[in-house]
Amino acid sequence: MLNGYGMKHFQALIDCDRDHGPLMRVISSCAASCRSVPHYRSGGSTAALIENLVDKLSSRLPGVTISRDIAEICLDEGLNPPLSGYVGRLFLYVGLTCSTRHIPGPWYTRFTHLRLKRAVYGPIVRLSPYEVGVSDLSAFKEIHRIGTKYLKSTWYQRLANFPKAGHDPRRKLLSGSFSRTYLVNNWESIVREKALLCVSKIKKDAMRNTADVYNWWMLLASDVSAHLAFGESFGMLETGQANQFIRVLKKLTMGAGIMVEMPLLRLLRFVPIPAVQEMFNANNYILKGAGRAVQMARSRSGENNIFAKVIEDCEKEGDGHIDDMDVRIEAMNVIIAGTDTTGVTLTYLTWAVLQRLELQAALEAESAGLKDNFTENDLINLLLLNAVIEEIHRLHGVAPSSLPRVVPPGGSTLGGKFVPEGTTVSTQAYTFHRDPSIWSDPLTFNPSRWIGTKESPAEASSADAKTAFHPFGVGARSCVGIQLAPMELRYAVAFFFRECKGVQLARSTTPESMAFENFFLIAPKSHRCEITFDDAEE
Ligand code: HEM
Repeated sequence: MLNGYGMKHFQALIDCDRDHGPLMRVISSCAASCRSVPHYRSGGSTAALIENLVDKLSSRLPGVTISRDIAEICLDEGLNPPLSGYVGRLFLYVGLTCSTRHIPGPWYTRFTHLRLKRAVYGPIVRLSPYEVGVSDLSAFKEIHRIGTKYLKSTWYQRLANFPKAGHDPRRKLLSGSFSRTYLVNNWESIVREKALLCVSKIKKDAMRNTADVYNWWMLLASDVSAHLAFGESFGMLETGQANQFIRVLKKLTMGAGIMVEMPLLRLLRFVPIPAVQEMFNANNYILKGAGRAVQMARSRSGENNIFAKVIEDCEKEGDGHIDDMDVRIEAMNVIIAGTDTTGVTLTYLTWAVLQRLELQAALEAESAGLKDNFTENDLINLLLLNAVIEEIHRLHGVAPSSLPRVVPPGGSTLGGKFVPEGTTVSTQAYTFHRDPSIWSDPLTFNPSRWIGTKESPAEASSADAKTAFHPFGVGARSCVGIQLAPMELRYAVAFFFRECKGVQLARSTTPESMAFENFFLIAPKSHRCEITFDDAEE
């Protein structure tokens, strides 16, 4: 039975000053009599049960307003101890006392973060007792603006080793190594060389039979990230296979993705099956392997990695401190954050374009117009190529899920609703990138919305579209790879449409195989995307 603090809240909720004991006895007996109806015991409709309970409670508690939400809360009360009594009490306590209970949302989000069904509750909606979803554009701006007080939630640390709040000096140091100028001067030739090698491998496979671009684009992205992080190539594009380090790192990331959403599955780490152990316990192996990044960064001889500059800047400016463990962790982060993101983006881009013959021909013609030794500076001037990349980020953005932030002390009013301090507020690119008040025909893949003329500016250049579009996150805590990723994408797309003219989707690549799964980052469900030059495949 509920008592104490939780009970007071419950009484306030139903606006009832009756004593705790008699009140709970009424609730328990009504709930028990409803549950005992044979129709319910045989799995009948819960809606009918709730209606029944509303009627019963209303007649036994005259003058007290009993809503369906209240009846649902009461339903479990009085169930037999020990288990349901304990769980019921816990749930009731959380549901009745949570600080977000005044915010609209499905009733069960007062108790749990499980997303059970979709519903429309407006732009500020309760997702769980401690989390609120935000799809209001001005609230989004407020949460993510430069200098924001809304810090990344601890969810990120559970997902990967993304740095904690208050890591600004380190982030500042990393930014130097990932700035466009530094990348163009030091890493462009490596990105170019790897993109060309990757496309030549795709072409070879597609000419022989089929090429799985998902596999090749992922290898390209991990090879680039690993080369930057370690200062030496892992040679995965050469062998066509991810090496042991990357395989384990991926399993580790998958394990983290599962555990962050379903913490109880942490128990799986004790299951004595090697594959499961690898998924949940590989931290040590990975951190040890990442020691190579430290060695290369500190050696100051041979090929540099990205951290050599970070360490140098750190010593030069005396600004922040980066130790060996930081380098290991950042090296892992660069590989984790830089692989699936770029690989999946290229996969969906290939898929989207190859379904549209006219667009494919236009991209082939644009890329063919480049001089042989084209550079990043030539690529940024290609209108169609860049429009296609932006449109893929909009419609098939690889990170469409919640970017959770924590409401600062004092709480704040977002979209007209007060949200208490400490609440997690989540904004999603998925919603903003499909908002019909910003994008015309938002579910259609239409690169031309990014291309304007003097007379008619591009749809994507409107103020709202500029605010809403954020494939790399937004503000001070956005993606570190925001300059590197576009460089990789542009080179890969340009080489692909120059070298693979007339290539087609293979029969195995279908809307079903490309439907996406979403574990923070999306990926095609089939984890494949095959293309071919073979007409017989048609
Ligand atoms: C198409 C490619 C990519 C997309 C769409 C993308 C998107 C994102 C997004 C949405 C975030 C989260 C931002 C937030 O929570 O506000 C993020 C964070 C991050 N990304 Fe990327 N990313 C891409 C490629 C890369 C690459 C190539 C790297 C390699 C350096 C990288 C490194 C990172 C890191 C280190 C973070 C964490 C930043 C922090 O917490 O301060 N990303 N990325």
